[in-house]
Amino acid sequence: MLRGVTEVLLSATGLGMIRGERVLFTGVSLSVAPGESLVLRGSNGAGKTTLLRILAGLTRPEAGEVVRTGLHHWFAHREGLKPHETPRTHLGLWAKAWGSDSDLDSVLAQMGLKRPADVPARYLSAGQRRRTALGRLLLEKRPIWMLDEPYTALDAEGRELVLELIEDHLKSGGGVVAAIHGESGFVPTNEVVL
Ligand SMILES: Nc1ncnc2c1ncn2[C@@H]1O[C@H](COP(=O)(O)OP(=O)(O)OP(=O)(O)O)[C@@H](O)[C@H]1O
Repeated sequence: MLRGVTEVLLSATGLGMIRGERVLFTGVSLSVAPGESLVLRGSNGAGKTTLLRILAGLTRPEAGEVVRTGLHHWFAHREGLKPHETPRTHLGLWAKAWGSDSDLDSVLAQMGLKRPADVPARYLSAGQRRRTALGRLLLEKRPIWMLDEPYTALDAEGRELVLELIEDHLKSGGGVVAAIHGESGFVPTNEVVL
């Protein structure tokens, strides 16, 4: 279905990428409209992270173009927490950078981080670090979420939490692009298999 530009949050046409001696993908076109989700599939090394980085504007494709019509949240493999940062100082820093008026204590509670709120990242568990990074999604409403393996290291409750965040975001007219191995927990609007 053809959509008007204003109805699309993110679109890409004819994306191609080379890494080393290998053509990772060619001719990748996609679009994400409000309320839509796109799941990227493919084996290890297929190029999912690379495609996400291109969609986020972090890596330049060898071919094709990407159009984003709004701001996006980027959630990657590496959480971006410095060893001395605590969940509270990390989220506080981003809240300040974005001019967010979100209540930090509520965000920490929602992410299940009340107890370790003041523990430096070097002592946090892998799941607690992921929860901290995911808390950034709640600090500012941004139409596009780009998530690289959002469930990694999370327990069942954490997975449920992320799923709820994704579903709420989609219901409120946001769009999601996620690289996910295994069960996504939701029925994506579209899938791209690399
Ligand atoms: N900066 C880079 N320079 C050279 N090769 C790279 C670079 N980044 C990624 N690659 C290579 O590109 C390929 C795709 O990597 P990518 O991380 O996109 O795969 P992926 O599908 O996300 O894999 P996984 O499921 O393991 O996370 C890999 O072979 C990787 O080694």
